[in-house]
Amino acid sequence: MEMGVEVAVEDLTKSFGTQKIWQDVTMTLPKGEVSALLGPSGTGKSVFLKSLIGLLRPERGRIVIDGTDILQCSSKELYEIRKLFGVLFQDGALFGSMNLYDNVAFPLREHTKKSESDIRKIVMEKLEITGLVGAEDKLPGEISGGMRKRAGLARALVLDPQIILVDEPDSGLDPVRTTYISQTLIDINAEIDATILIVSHNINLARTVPDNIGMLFRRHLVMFGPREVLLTSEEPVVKQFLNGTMIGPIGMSEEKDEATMAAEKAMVEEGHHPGGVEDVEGIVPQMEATPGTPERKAVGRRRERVREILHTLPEKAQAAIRDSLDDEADQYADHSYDEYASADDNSDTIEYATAQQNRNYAGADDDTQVIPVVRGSGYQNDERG
Ligand SMILES: Nc1ncnc2c1ncn2[C@@H]1O[C@H](COP(=O)(O)OP(=O)(O)OP(=O)(O)O)[C@@H](O)[C@H]1O
Repeated sequence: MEMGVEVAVEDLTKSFGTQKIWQDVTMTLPKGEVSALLGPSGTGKSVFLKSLIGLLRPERGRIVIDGTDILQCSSKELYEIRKLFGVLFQDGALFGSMNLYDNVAFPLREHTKKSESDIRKIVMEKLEITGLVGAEDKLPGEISGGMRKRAGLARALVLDPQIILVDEPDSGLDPVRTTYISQTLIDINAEIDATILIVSHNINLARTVPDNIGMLFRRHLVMFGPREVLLTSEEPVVKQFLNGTMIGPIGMSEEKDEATMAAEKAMVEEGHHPGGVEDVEGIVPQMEATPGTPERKAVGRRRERVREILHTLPEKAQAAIRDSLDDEADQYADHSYDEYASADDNSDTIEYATAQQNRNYAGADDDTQVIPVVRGSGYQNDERG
C-alpha cells in the first residue's frame, strides 16, 4: 500500500510584484495525516496550495517533499514529485468538453501506459467512492456543483496519490453534502494513508475533520499544530474566525483599524447583533472512518507524535489532548484491555500508564527537544525562553 509522505515547509515567502502574500511560513504536514489550512478570503491559501505543487514559485524558503526541495530541484525531479500529488481545485477544474468518465480517466491516459480495460476498473472504482456511478456520460456543464467537485476528487485519486491537496471542498455545497465529502476524505485517508491538506473556511469541517489545523492571517501563519491547539486557542483572530462574528480583528477588507474595531464594539454593546450563531468553543469529536474501511493509521501515529510534543503546546491544548488520550484508554479498557496493556510494556495498568504519561508531559523541560509546531502567538517564546 502506498503511504503518505511528509511535506516540510520552511520560512516560505511569496510575493506578486510588490504585493507580499505571506511570509516566513513554516509548517510540516505529518505523513499520512489530515491537515487543514484556514484563513479569511484572500489570505493566500490557494497560492499556498499552488506553491506546494510547484505551480507558483515562492521567492524564499524551502518546500521539502520526500527529501527533495522542490524550489531547488531540476524540472525533471519536479515532474517526478508532482506525480505524488492528487489535487482537487476549487471548481473541480474539469475539461468542459469531456464527459465525467473521460475526465477521470485523463491522468491515467496521460501518465500511464495502462490498457483501457485497466483504466476502466480504476475509473469505475473512483466513481464508486465518490458516488458518481451512473453519471459517467454526463458533461461537467450538465451536473451540479457538488457533483463536479466529487468528479474532481475522483480524478485526483486515480494515480494513487501520496499527497492530496483539496481547495475548498465545501464551496458551493450544502451542509449535508459538505459532511459527505468530509467523510469521503477521511475514508480515503483510511484507505490509502495519503497525506491530506484541505484548504477551507468551513468551521464545521475544521472542527471535525483534520488532525492538524493551521491558520493564515495578515500575511502570516498564525499557528499550525494538532487540532486541539487551534480549537482551544485564545487568539482573538482565531476565536472570531471560529465564531464568525464581526467583532474582532478580521474585517470586510484585509486590514481593520482600531477605530473601526472600537465603533463595532460600541454598536454591539448598544445591542446590535454581531452575527454568528453560537459560541463555538472547545473540542468536538473528530470524524472517524466509516465502519468497514481499514483502520486509519494516522490516528495511532498522531497519538505518538502528539505525546512527544505535548509539553511544547499551550496549557489548554495539553488538557484537551490528555482528555482524549484518557478517553481512548477508557475505550481500550472497555473493549480489549489486554491489547492495550501489552501495547505498552512499561505499564501494568491503564491508570499507571496515564499517570506516567502525565508526569512525563509535566516534567518535560528546557533540555527536551522543542519542535516548533506552534508559530507566532507567543507560545514558543514561553517554551524556548
Ligand atoms: N497569479 C497571481 N498573480 C497575482 N496575484 C495573485 C495571483 N494569484 C493570486 N493572487 C493574489 O494573491 C492573493 C491571495 O489569493 P488566494 O486565492 O490564494 O486567496 P485565498 O486565501 O485562497 O482566498 P479565498 O478564500 O477567497 O479563495 C489575492 O490578493 C490574489 O489577488
